[in-house]
Amino acid sequence: MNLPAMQKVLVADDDGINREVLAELLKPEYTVLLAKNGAQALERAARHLPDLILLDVIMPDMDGYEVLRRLRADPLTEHISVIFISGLDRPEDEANGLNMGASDYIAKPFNATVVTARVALHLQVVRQRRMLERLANVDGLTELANRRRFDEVYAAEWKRAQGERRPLSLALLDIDCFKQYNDHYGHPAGDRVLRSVARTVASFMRRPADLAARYGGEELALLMPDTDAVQAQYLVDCVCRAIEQLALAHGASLVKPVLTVSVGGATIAEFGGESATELLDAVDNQLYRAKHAGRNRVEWRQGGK
Ligand SMILES: Nc1nc2c(ncn2[C@@H]2O[C@H](COP(=O)(O)OP(=O)(O)OP(=O)(O)O)[C@@H](O)[C@H]2O)c(=O)[nH]1
Repeated sequence: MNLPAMQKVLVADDDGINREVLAELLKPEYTVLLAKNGAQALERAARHLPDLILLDVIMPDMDGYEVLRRLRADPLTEHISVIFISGLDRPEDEANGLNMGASDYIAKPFNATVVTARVALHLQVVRQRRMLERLANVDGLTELANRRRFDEVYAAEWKRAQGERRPLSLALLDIDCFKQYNDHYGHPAGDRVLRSVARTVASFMRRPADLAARYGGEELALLMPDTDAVQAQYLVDCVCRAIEQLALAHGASLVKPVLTVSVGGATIAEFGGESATELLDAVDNQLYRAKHAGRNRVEWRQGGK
């Protein structure tokens, strides 16, 4: 079993001694990253996506309040928890920090035990939030993104592709004769092959923006941003071949003695006429065609829209 990765804490303070003290305090339990000014804090936050930032309020050039404001304005870093560590110890300073969206406020000079306890508490909250996010977004059987997550990412990628005038490819993959598989081998065996198929699909979705999702029952969606029709069809052909090569026996298939899949796909290269829902419908039509042409094949809409 893999050990869970250590949580990451970024310490941003212009005072070298403070940075060192905090780093020594946290190093035994967490991966500690350091920043000596606001700009560095923002850059490290975006690059490493820490679980928590201990942020000094008073720093030259860019103070902690401004760093927090910029973190919250960037979708990449907006959810990172921040604890202010500040020499300003008036109640209104503390209230101001919390009102800006900090999780906590610790006045300097800080007490080491209190800092460690508060950091542990906030990181526990972060862990719980991640778990809830996972429950909300991940399909329990296949461990792929669930339908809710797919809908969300599809809408966002559609907007991005449209804005940047980049192609967007989408495919729906459906296991062939899965009803017969369940009838022949039993539902638990059906679950197992569905998981194997999902794992194989996911192993081909390698670019950071690619998404494999469970679209419904035994139907998986493959969302491939910034991927043209030629690249997407090549990738999907590889997926189908890899699934067939798993050589999962399917004695009741009307196609082959091993498990196969059918795929429908389409690429949108020019935006204007077609909506995201229409692209999905087009992909669904292609899947229907693949099934009706005998299954175990990929049908891709020809002539990009
Ligand atoms: N084991 C298992 N079966 C599922 C799951 N979700 C959907 N199914 C089954 O998938 C089958 C889909 O059947 P159909 O839609 O008739 O499709 P099919 O038998 O694959 O036929 P074609 O798609 O035409 O090749 C149904 O029997 C569902 O019960 C699941 O999570 N686990």
